[in-house]
Amino acid sequence: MIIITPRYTIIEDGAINKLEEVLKNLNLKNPLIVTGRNTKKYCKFSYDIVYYDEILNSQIRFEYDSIIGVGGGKAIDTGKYLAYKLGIPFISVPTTASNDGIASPIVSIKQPSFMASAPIAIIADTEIIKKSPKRLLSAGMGDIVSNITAVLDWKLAYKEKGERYSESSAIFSKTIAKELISYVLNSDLLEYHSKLVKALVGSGIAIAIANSSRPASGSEHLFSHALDRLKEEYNLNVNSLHGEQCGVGTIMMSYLHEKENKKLSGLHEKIKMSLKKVNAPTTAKELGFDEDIIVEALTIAHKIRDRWTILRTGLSREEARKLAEETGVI
Ligand SMILES: NC(=O)C1=CN([C@@H]2O[C@H](COP(=O)(O)OP(=O)(O)OC[C@H]3O[C@@H](n4cnc5c(N)ncnc54)[C@H](OP(=O)(O)O)[C@@H]3O)[C@@H](O)[C@H]2O)C=CC1
Ligand SMILES: O=C(CO)COP(=O)(O)O
Ligand SMILES: [Zn+2]
Repeated sequence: MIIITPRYTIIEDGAINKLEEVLKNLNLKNPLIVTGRNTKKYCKFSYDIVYYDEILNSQIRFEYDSIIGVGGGKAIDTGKYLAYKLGIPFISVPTTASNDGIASPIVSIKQPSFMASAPIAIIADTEIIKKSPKRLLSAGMGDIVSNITAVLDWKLAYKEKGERYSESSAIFSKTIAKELISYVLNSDLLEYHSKLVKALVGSGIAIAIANSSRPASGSEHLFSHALDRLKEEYNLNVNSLHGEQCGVGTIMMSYLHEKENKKLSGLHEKIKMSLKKVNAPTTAKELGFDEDIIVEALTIAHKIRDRWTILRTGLSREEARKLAEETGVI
C-alpha cells in the first residue's frame, strides 16, 4: 500500500504568505486557484482563478502544473477533485476549519466518497481561520467528535464482519477527538480555532494512513449523508453544514453504542456538552430540520453505502424516533 501524506503542513498566523515559497520548493510554477466568492479576497496572487461552482462551465487549460484550493469545504473538495482528474498536485489553503477535507485524500462532493490523493501541501493561516464565521468553526467540532463513533463503528465492523482494521489509525483518530473535547470542556476557548484546525488536519491524515475514511466516518456520517440526500429529494430549504449534521449524528450514535457497552456510559452527554460549549447545534430545531426528516434520515442511513456500523441492518421508524427523543435531538 502507498500512503501519501502532505510534504508541507504549515499551520500558523500569516501562513498564506508562505504559499509562493512552498510552490517554489515544490518546483510548481503555474497553478490554478479554485475558490469561492466569499473567499476570493484571500487570493492575492498573480495566478489564474476560477470559482468552484463555475468549474464545469470553464475551459480548464492543461498547462497548469497544480491546483490550489482556497476556501471552505466545497472549494477544497472541488480543487482536490480537479487536481486528481488532471493528475497534478493539490495544495490546500483552508480559510476556515469546518471539516477534515482540509487534509484528507478523500473527495466527498457526492456519496459515496472516493479516494483521490492527499494534498501535497496544507497552508492553514490561523489569522484568516480565526476571523472566519463562528458558525463554520462550530461545525468543525462536529466533524471531530464524529471520530469517536466512527472508531467505535470501525471496531464493531472488525468484530462482527472481519473488516480490515488498524488499531494505530483508530487510536490516532480517537485521541485527536478526545483531546479536543477535553480542551473545549476545560478551557476558555482562546486557542480553539488553532487546536481545531490541527485536529482536522490530524483527522485527514488518519484517513490517509488508513486509506479509508473509516477512522473519521461512521454511522454519524451516514446520518449526515442521509440528511443531504433528503434535502435534495424534498428540495428542502435548510442550510445546515456537514460538520453540524455530523455532530448531531454523533450524539445519537454514541447513545446507541452506550446501550451495548456499559463502559461508554455518559458518552453522548459529554459529546453534547462539548458541542454546546462551541455553540454547535445539538437538536433538529437548531439544525433547521423537521422532526420527521430526522427520523427518516435515521431509517435510511444504513443504506447510504456499504459500511457496517451500529445501525447494522437499519432502524425502524419507531426505533429512530425513540433514539432521537431519548437523546433530546427531537
Ligand atoms: N473530502 C473530504 O474529506 C470532505 C469534504 N467535505 C466537503 O466539504 C463540504 C462542506 O464544507 P463546508 O466548509 O461545511 O461548507 P462550504 O464549503 O459550503 O462553506 C460554507 C460557507 O462558508 C464560506 N466561507 C468559508 N471560509 C470563509 C471565510 N474565511 N470567510 C467568509 N466565508 C467563508 C463559504 O464561502 P464560498 O461561498 O466562498 O465558498 C461558504 O459560503 C461538503 O459539501 C463536502 O464537499 C466535507 C467533509 C469531508
Ligand atoms: O466527511 C468525511 C470525514 O470527515 C469523509 O467521509 P465520507 O467517506 O463519509 O464522505
Ligand atoms: Zn466529515
